[in-house]
Amino acid sequence: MNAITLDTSTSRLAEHKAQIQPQRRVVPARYPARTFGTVVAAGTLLMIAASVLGNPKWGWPVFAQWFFAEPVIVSLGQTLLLTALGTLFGSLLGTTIALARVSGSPLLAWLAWGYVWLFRSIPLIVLLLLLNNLGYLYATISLGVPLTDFRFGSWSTAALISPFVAAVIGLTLNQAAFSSEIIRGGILGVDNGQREAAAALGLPRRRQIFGIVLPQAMRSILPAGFNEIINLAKGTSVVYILALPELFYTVQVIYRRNLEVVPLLMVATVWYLIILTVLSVIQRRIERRFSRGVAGSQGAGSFVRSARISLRRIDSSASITRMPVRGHTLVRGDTGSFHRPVKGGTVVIEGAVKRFGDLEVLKGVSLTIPSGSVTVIIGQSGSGKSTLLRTINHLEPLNAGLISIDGKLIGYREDANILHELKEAEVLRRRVDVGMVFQSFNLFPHMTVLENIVEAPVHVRGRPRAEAEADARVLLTRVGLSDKVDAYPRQLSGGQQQRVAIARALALRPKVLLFDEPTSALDPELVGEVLGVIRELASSGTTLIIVTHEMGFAREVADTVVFMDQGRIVERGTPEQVFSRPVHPRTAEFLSKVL
Ligand SMILES: Nc1ncnc2c1ncn2[C@@H]1O[C@H](COP(=O)(O)OP(=O)(O)OP(=O)(O)O)[C@@H](O)[C@H]1O
Repeated sequence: MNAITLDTSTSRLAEHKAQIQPQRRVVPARYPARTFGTVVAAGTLLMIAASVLGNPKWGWPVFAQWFFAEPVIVSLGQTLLLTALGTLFGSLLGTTIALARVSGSPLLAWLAWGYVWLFRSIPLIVLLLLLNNLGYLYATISLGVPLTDFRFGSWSTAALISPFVAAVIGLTLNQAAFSSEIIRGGILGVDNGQREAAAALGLPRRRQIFGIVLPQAMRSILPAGFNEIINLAKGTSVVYILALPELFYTVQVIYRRNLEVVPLLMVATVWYLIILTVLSVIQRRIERRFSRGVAGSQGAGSFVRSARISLRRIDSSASITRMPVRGHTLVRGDTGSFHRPVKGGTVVIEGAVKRFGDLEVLKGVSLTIPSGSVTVIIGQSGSGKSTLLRTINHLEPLNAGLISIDGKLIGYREDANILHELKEAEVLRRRVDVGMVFQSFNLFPHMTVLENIVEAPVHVRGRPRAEAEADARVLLTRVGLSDKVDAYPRQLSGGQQQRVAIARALALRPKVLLFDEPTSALDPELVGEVLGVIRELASSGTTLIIVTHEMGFAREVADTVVFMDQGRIVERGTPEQVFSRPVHPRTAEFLSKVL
């Protein structure tokens, strides 16, 4: 009993000691130079404010009298209207010119280049004066068929091109020349893999440009583009030479009458400051909108929230089972869709020849790949494996030979032994039978995982979004990523991104699925999870063609192993034959190096 009493009193003593011990204090680090700088800056600001407000020559009462005066407000409206119209028409024309420049048509690219060269060279003031004097050059403007007398109509130039119209046209032409280069820079900045992935999914050209490329390009277009708009807002003052009552012109008229130069210049300055502040706020908002999927953006925050919600939904679902697959977990819902059978396609390659300039990369490759089989292509770097894969879905057109899927050509229509090259839209439509998974994933970074997967079913197959989303969730479950529905690609590991890319390719239910070194961009510990998914797919009925350097995986999963060397297939057979009893000396030499 005594011992217990002693123990209790000892612990009380320790508690008491802890209570009377002084609390630790944190002293923030001191930065004397920073403090000094802040004091100097504050002092300078105070001095400027005192001098501006205290010096009667600034004429603040006159400023206050004119700031909201009717002529000033009306001319401000004119400035805003010119800025808005110049921005709108200039951006539309600039986008058209930028797209023409990258269109691949030499004539369009040349015309676009000429436009930019001309209108960037002509000073705006000269352009405005020329447009204002167009009536001197052409008394009337007619619209008709060239080299004939047929006319739709004829109008007096002076009546048609008022100073306001001349100002809008001049500002538009000038703005388009500069903004087209900014837009072109943004488009060129988007990784080529994005265009390839969109094309491989069969997305229509319009959707490729406006859904995939331009939204990504906007991130680099916006800061420079807003600089141009701000320059335009200030640059509208140059239209004073057309005697247009915009803000600066009106202020000049007033101070010439009342001689209060400084206060009226301040009226214009403060209004310009307000316009630019509003534009800056708009810029921030638009930039935030286009920063979806970028690390640290608002999109990221909303991802974390929604990912948590998705996780909770999954954890509370009793119908989900987890299946271990070498190094990761595949999650299967009770839809039973894990092995949903798909009708595979038979791929026939006949004498495929592909050249890049003088380099012949494929030298008459012939190969038949049966429906539902798994073919693994191996070979040395540069032997033409990826090129062969890319010719199957016509990402690379052949120079000679043919490739068909279930007897159907992707890039051509055969008519009495004549091959007619198909238009791009038709090629894109036919390409949906062939899914492709790229080495560097090529997920669309501005879209969530779910949006990436439903993109092609909605825009290529025309399926209702809700239906496509329901299927996408099943596919994500199938690749073990049902908790990443609302994540952006940047928020996933490489292995997870590649699994999403596989789900995206599967969403079109392709007959043939091409894998171009699907694991070579992954850390070794992430390779297993992607191979696990492909292994599961091997029994799904889809024809799989895989280019890989993973020899162990090739041996395990392939029905047929194809060995390529210098643009030719030199050996093919079962994994057992090729890996254990290679016939060709090049195969034996290659395997002795890699195994
Ligand atoms: N667009 C292209 N323009 C010019 N040459 C190209 C192009 N694409 C590929 N090549 C060339 O074709 C050859 C075969 O390239 P390919 O990518 O098909 O080889 P690979 O066997 O897949 O190599 P790796 O295993 O290193 O990916 C290489 O010499 C490559 O430089």
